[in-house]
Amino acid sequence: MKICGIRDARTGEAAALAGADAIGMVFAPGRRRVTPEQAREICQAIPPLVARVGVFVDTPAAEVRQIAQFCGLDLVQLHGQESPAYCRELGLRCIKAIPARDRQTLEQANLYPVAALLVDTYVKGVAGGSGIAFNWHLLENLPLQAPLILAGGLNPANIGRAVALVRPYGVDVSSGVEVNGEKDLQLIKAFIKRAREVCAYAAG
Ligand SMILES: O=C(O)c1ccccc1NCC(=O)[C@H](O)[C@H](O)COP(=O)(O)O
Repeated sequence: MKICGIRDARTGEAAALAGADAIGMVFAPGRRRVTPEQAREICQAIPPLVARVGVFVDTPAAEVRQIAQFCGLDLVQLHGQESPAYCRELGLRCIKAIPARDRQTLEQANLYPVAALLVDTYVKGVAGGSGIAFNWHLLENLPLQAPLILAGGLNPANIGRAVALVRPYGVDVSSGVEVNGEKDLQLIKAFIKRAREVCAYAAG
């Protein structure tokens, strides 16, 4: 599971030690944005087997590469209008965010040559981190060719139902583990615990 929108090294390390598989840092404009220097500090604080993910929206490829190298990112997550060709030519492991707008949008996700597809809520004018869930039934019988990461309005209370229904490869959360706009370690722990419980149940 991925905890996104981490803005300081202490919280990043604590989330990783609580069991997160990946830590996300947002480079796109908004209240969760971090500078490359802040992100580099977070990346250095995270244990070696936890993935460092940079979140970008329609950033020129050269800039993404430069930031990825400077910070030591393992993957980049793209939340804009980036094309399949952009992903192919970037030369970095990509997660493409796909808005859960309609079935056609979701089916076209298979054009992307990526490590994973992150399906997130469609909210007009909002690139990500909305805190709003979508109708998970949209994903029923969807033949995706890359591992599915479910995102959008997940929290400790609904993650069980979400995983039981969608059975994604992974899950991503940001708003659902925040209190007053700040990451809350108790909520992060509760989210990870519940996600692990339901994943073990689904697998076994
Ligand atoms: O979180 C942001 O501020 C953000 C801004 C612009 C693009 C993407 C952004 N977040 C991407 C994420 O990975 C979020 O975790 C994902 O959209 C789910 O967010 P939430 O619904 O708040 O759990």
